[in-house]
Amino acid sequence: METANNFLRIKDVSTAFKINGQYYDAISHINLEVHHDEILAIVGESGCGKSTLATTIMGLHDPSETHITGEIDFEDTDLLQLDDAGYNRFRGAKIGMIFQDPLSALNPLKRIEDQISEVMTYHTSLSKAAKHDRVLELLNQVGIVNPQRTARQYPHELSGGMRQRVIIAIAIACKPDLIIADEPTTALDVTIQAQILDVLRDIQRENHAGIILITHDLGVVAETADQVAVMYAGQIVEKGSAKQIFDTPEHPYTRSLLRSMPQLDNQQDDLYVIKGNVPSLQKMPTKGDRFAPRIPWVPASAHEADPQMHEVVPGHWVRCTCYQTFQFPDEGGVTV
Ligand SMILES: Nc1ncnc2c1ncn2[C@@H]1O[C@H](COP(=O)(O)OP(=O)(O)OP(=O)(O)O)[C@@H](O)[C@H]1O
Repeated sequence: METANNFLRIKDVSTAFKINGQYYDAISHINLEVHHDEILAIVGESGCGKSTLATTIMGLHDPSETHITGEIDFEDTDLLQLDDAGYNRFRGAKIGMIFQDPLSALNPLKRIEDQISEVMTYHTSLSKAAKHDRVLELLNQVGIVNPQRTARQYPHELSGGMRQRVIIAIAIACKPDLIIADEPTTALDVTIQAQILDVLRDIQRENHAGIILITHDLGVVAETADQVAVMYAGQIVEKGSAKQIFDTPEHPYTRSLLRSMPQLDNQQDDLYVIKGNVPSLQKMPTKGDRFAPRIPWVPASAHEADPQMHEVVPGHWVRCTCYQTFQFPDEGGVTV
């Protein structure tokens, strides 16, 4: 639904990679909106296309190896029409990106201050002194205890959690409207993870940014997201508010993901395991529900031939009508 503050609209976007001379879709017909003051989580197993979606929005694909269709409207510009120079005006300024591995995203040979200043030198006309002040302000904002000291240090002198805070400082240096965070806490231990998620939340509130948070971890989603899109095999299979997705999940894939999530009151060996794998791009089913092979007890007649998104209640969308009858085997779902 279109509202006044949806500043990012992804319309019917597909990205195909060239493999052995042929193009295969890694993401297919994605429709999503992101609003100011909102964290949209994109969740799904490894290989579902989450990172491809992020790098498509960021314009990070080589056009000779990739075929992208659709529209990505960001504040009145279709990002997919931009050339490299055009994209460079957005990346780092209006769109910030936080990657999973902070060490490879930082230059080992440069002090932290220089790395944070660099993005401001490129996108702003701030004086050296103003940039220095802003670096300290940013380090403070991301929860670095001694900004003066950290500003002078090199990446290898910092812990993983501090490096990730520095990456976030770089991403927000120019107060971007949109932040894309791809598995920002995966490499960190649980306590630090929670701190980094708090930092992201604070930033979203202070800067009124919209955040796309990509993760395979439903625990992270539950703690942070306002809206959730569940991806499977390159498609969105369910989207809605975090409350809708956690309280009334509908698509068999979402329900399987939630069942496989460790709970405090759940013994580890009770955990549900989703059998099978996400299909590779070359083996992607072209007809029927892509998740069907992993729920073989559901009769083929329960699936739509060409599964569409259905709005079950306002704002809550589910792909394929199979959700209407789906049950796990221990709930009475019958093997066929
Ligand atoms: N440059 C590429 N060329 C060919 N195939 C690719 C390329 N990048 C990704 N893929 C394939 O596209 C599919 C989606 O990958 P993607 O990395 O977007 O998934 P993901 O959900 O982000 O998984 P992960 O969490 O492991 O990164 C996978 O099958 C992957 O092998």
